[in-house]
Amino acid sequence: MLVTLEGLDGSGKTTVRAALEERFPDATFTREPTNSWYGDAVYRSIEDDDADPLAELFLYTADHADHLSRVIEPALERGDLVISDRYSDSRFAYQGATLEAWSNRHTGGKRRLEDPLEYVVDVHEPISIVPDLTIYLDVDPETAAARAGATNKFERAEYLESVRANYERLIERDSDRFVRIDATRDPDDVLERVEGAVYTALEAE
Ligand SMILES: Nc1ncnc2c1ncn2[C@@H]1O[C@H](COP(=O)(O)OP(=O)(O)OP(=O)(O)O)[C@@H](O)[C@H]1O
Ligand SMILES: Cc1cn([C@H]2C[C@H](O)[C@@H](COP(=O)(O)O)O2)c(=O)[nH]c1=O
Repeated sequence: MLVTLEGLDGSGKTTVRAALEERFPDATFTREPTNSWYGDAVYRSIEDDDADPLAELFLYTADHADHLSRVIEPALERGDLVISDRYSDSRFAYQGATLEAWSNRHTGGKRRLEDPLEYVVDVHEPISIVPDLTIYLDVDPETAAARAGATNKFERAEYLESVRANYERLIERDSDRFVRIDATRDPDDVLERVEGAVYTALEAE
């Protein structure tokens, strides 16, 4: 079973993941961006304020393709519970937002991408694996940016506002897959709810 943790920067994914590692010691824990050289390239792009948004999408997607073949698929074939800190929905929400601004800048009378989020979803559709459960740690953009420390171009409340709107679109279209958890609550309370969602999904399997 593939479980993904999603949410804005600073929503608490790393905190939750650390606790889940203790609760599910036999599971395969992983993350995107990965620790491969593809992931290194992604981190270079994150640090580059002038990175081309389309090039950035495909860097993240290359990292995802490698992640699928090197980690996710073998672990699922072994029958592992796989828990990934960020996955495709991060691309749909974040690059959907970046490409929205990019599409507006390149008007010349016509937007380059009519619906950037759908474009990113379509890129993934033939190549990716849809998670069985996605836990969405829901936090407002101001809290997210403050918690994350606003250390890179993505960790600004204004940008995170449009990322959050994209997550809402994704939840609306795929409500059976997502479990929304209020991540402004006490960390122990958040963790209890996350564990509950994972156990419920495992029981239903
Ligand atoms: N429920 C919570 N309430 C208050 N603070 C929290 C909560 N969860 C996490 N934090 C704190 O917020 C900060 C960011 O948490 P964390 O690193 O887990 O988030 P993240 O989603 O992994 O962030 P990023 O996406 O930027 O890596 C940390 O200082 C953490 O201790
Ligand atoms: C996977 C993925 C990530 N991002 C963004 C979100 C964060 O700002 C950074 C790094 O992630 P971290 O969890 O904070 O280390 O990258 C993105 O824009 N698109 C993606 O697909």
